[in-house]
Order: sequence, then structure tokens, then C-alpha cells
Amino acid sequence: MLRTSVLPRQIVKNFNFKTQIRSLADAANKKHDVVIIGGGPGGYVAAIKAAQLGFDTACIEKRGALGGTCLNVGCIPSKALLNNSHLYHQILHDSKSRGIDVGDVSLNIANFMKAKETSVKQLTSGVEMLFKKNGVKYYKGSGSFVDEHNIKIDPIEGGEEATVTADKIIIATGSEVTPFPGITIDEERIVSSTGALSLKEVPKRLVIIGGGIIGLEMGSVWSRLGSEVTVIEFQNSIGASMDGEIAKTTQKLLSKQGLKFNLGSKVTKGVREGDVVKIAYENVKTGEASEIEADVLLVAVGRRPYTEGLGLEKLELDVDKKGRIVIDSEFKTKFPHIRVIGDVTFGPMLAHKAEEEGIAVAEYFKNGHGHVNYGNIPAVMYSHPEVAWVGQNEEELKAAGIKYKIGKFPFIANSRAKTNQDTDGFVKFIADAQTQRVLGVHIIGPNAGEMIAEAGLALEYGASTEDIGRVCHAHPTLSEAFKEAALSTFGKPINF
Ligand SMILES: Cc1cc2nc3c(=O)[nH]c(=O)nc-3n(C[C@H](O)[C@H](O)[C@H](O)COP(=O)(O)OP(=O)(O)OC[C@H]3O[C@@H](n4cnc5c(N)ncnc54)[C@H](O)[C@@H]3O)c2cc1C
Ligand SMILES: NC(=O)c1ccc[n+]([C@@H]2O[C@H](COP(=O)([O-])OP(=O)(O)OC[C@H]3O[C@@H](n4cnc5c(N)ncnc54)[C@H](O)[C@@H]3O)[C@@H](O)[C@H]2O)c1
Repeated sequence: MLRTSVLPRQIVKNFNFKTQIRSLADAANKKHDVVIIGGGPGGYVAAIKAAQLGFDTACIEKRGALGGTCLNVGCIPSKALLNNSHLYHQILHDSKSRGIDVGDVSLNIANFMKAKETSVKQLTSGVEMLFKKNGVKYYKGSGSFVDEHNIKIDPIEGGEEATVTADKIIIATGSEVTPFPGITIDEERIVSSTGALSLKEVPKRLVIIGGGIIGLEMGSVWSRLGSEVTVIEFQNSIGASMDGEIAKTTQKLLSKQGLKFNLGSKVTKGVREGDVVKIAYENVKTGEASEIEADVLLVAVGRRPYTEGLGLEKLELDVDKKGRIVIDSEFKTKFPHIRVIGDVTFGPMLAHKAEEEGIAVAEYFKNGHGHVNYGNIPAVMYSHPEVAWVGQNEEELKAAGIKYKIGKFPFIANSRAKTNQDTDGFVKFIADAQTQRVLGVHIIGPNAGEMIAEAGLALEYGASTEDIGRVCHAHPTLSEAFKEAALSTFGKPINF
């Protein structure tokens, strides 16, 4: 209630009561069919789909740009750096053997980063345009639950204060970097992936804690640009959930590119002293202690669900030990109208997984059913060569006691890979021992990330390796290696 009697005269004079009172009332009373908290790949895709299905839809995002981690500080900037660092490395080291003589080549790090930022900006503003096109209301601010149907928005710059009421709500608040106990990230000398995407100069020595996907992708970028890269990994293998054989080959090829690996090693200390970071680590088995210095230390030991400031406690929603919001198989919390998707709940932390869930939840709201096949979520590491996989790996099948056959084909025997002078790696099929049904496909090689889509189709439609072996693949393409690997599970390949 406004008490005009206590307002100074000048303010009262300038105050347009009608407009202000109307806008305050509006702010307090926005109503939508569907409200999504978080505008990342999960949230923005869910918003567009819900609007396309006829719901009055709104999305709340506090970052100041749509696209979430993925478009702003994840998938997109990292792929821009991976692509351009590969190009730079090729021009420097690979052009002579292709008969291309180049003059002086140098890296302009400021422009190199600008190119990345341009890609990011184009894509994040593209999502904002898609919101407009599809009639999604975009609230710029931080959303927190008042109760199970009302969300208060604390505006950021350009945003408006509001409390929105929703019939249906989707939580898509994503994830954040898992901190390393005792190591303080300053995003300058001790960085997370976000800092590693924006270094102002090429560090002479880069040490990375964690040989997972972020560690290996960012390690590839900076190694190509000239850093001496050392990866310290707790496990005895790199690549997180990669098939064991593929992980070994990946390590071999990355080592050839100059990355150093200390596996089975536990970091015990990481402190900045001026412009140097001193890192202590020990062998997990023997306890033998070592020390290493770096100009930059990248902490890449995983990500954790992000729910800060969301007010979950008001609704008493369950989270598990890892901080993931607990849901059932239809993405429902204990309130059936509040569903959860993406990194903030179960499953692999991948953009396309979040997107699939966004579509499924919008369809649940509309039709009462939706679908995500968690057995068929591809994973891609955008190193060179790329590593891609879908379905089960050998270790998982062994543990489950399932009998399988392997079929492999190396890119060295593929005509297109030869013409491209890009022959490292192989395609590996794993098929059911009796039926030849495809159980998993694991590829390390050029364009593996594109090729894995064919494996996804095969898995989805329950194809056998013979089905794939009988499909005509164009010549000369890398995809012939895919066909020949399928053939190798039950017969002989033609070209090897
Ligand atoms: C360096 C890096 C590289 C990656 N590369 C890939 C890749 O190549 N391929 C791939 O599939 N995945 C990749 N990922 C993972 C991918 O980014 C995530 O899996 C994906 O972004 C998850 O989507 P999401 O919508 O669940 O969450 P997010 O993308 O994290 O989006 C959540 C959004 O919610 C907002 N938010 C949170 N709380 C609130 C609130 N209370 N109010 C309003 N807004 C809020 C946040 O600001 C954020 O923008 C990468 C990640 C990193 C860090
Ligand atoms: N191309 C892609 O799809 C892509 C790219 C980047 C990130 N991502 C996603 O982002 C998420 C986070 O990536 P990430 O690389 O940080 O996590 P990750 O889970 O892929 O790898 C973390 C690695 O750190 C190791 N580790 C954990 N604690 C350690 C310790 N104390 N000392 C040494 N090593 C330790 C783990 O054994 C693991 O190998 C992942 O879910 C990943 O899928 C995906």
C-alpha cells in the first residue's frame, strides 16, 4: 500500500499513479500456463516446444543471455576454440606435407577469442529471436519459489520485477563447476573451464586436474596453441566413461600430440604464489609424493547440480546425495505439475540429453506421454581425432554377463581418410553374440562425432550389424569404415 502522505512533495508531483499502480499490479500478477526456470539447452528447448504445443509459456533466466552453460561457457565456446586451434596447428605443422607452403603464421590471441565470442553471441541472440518467433515470454532475472505455483523474479539489468503464477513448472537450472577442496579458483591462474575458455595469453605450462572430457578438450586446445600440458587423473584411465580400449588409444594419440599424463594420482595441494601455481600430488597406490609448477592450473573434476537461491526448501523437494533433484520416470517431483530436466537431475550432463528431456516434458504436459531413450544418448569428445560413442561398452557388457562380438575397422584402410591424410583411429562395433543386434558403437577417428548419428539410428531401430553391412554407403567417405566395421562382426571386411 502506498502512503502518499509521507512522500516528499516533488515525488508526489512526478508520480503517475495510474500507470505505476497498474504496472505494480501487473508485476504482482503475471500468469502463464508453463513457466520454465533456466534458459539453457533443457529450458529453452522446453519453452519453445511448450509454446509450439499451444501453451502460454515463459522462461526465467538470470545469466543475461539465453543458452545456459552450453552456449555461453560450455559446448559452443569450447568447440570454437577446438576448431580454430586445430586449424592453427594444421597450418603450422601439417601444411608442408600437403604441398602448401605458408609464410609466417602467428596467433593473435585477442582475435582468436573474439572469433569464439562472435559464435557465442550469434547463437545466444538466435535463441532470443526464437523465443520471440514462438511467443515465449523471456523474464530476465533470478527465479525463486514462493510456493508450488508462484515464482518470484528478482530482476537483473533489463528485467522486470514480477511474481509469476504457473499451472505447470519446469526446473532446468543446470549445473556448476565442482570445487576442489582447498583449491581456490580465481579464474586467472587457477581456473575452471570458464576461465580456461578465456585465457588472455597462452600459458607456458598448463596443469589440469581431471582427465575427463573437459580436461582433454581444453588440454587439446592449449597444447595446440603451444602450452606444455600435464593432466593429473585420479583413475588409471582417462576419458571418464569411454570404452577401455578407446580410452587407451585416445591417451596414446594425445600423448603423441604432446600431452603428458599422470594417472592414478591424487592432487593434495594447489596454491598460487604470485604468477606461479604450485601443485602437490601423490600416487594413489604407493603414496609417493610429487610436485609440479604451472602458469595456469585448470580444475576439471566434474560438475554438480545447481539449485542455489531457487527456494527448493520452501517446497521441501527431495535432492539426493549428489544434489540432484529427485524425480520419477516422468520427470515429476512430489508435485506432479513441477518437473525437472537437464543437468540438475539424474543422467549424463549433456546438452542433447537436456534438450530431449525438455521436449519430452512439454509433450507430457500436452499429451500425458513423452519419451527419452537413455540407452541411446551419444557422447562426443571433440579432440582430434574425435571420440564418439553410443550404447554399451565392453566393460558394461562384461559386468552384465552379456555375450557379444566385436567388429573393428581402422581408418588407415579407409580411402577418404587416406586422401585427407587423417588416418588415426578405428570404428568398433559391439553386437549381440547370437543376434548381431547392435549393442554399442565406439569410434575414435576423424568426424567421429558426425558418424555416431548413424549408430544412434541403428540402436533406436534395433538394427543388426548385417542390416548396416547391407546398406550402400557412398564412396569415398569415412562412413565406409563404419559399414566395414559392422561387416567385421560376422564376416570379413573388404578393404582390410
Ligand atoms: C566447458 C564445457 C563444455 C561442454 N561441452 C559440451 C558438449 O560439447 N556437448 C554437450 O552435450 N555438453 C557439453 N557440456 C555440458 C552442457 O553444457 C550441459 O550438459 C548443458 O548445458 C545442460 O543444460 P541445462 O539446460 O540442464 O543447464 P544449463 O545449460 O546449465 O542452463 C541452466 C541455466 O539456468 C539458469 N539458472 C539457474 N538458476 C536459475 C534461477 N534460479 N533463475 C533463473 N535462471 C537460473 C542458469 O543461469 C543457466 O543459464 C559442456 C559443459 C562445459 C562446462
Ligand atoms: N564434449 C562434451 O560432450 C563435453 C565437453 C565438456 C564437458 N562435458 C560435460 O561436462 C561435465 C563435466 O566435465 P568434466 O570433465 O569436469 O567431468 P568428467 O566427469 O568428465 O571428468 C572428471 C574427471 O576428473 C577425475 N577426477 C575427479 N576427482 C579427481 C581428483 N581429486 N583428482 C584427479 N582427478 C579427479 C575423474 O576421475 C574424471 O576422470 C561432464 O558431465 C561432461 O559430460 C561434455
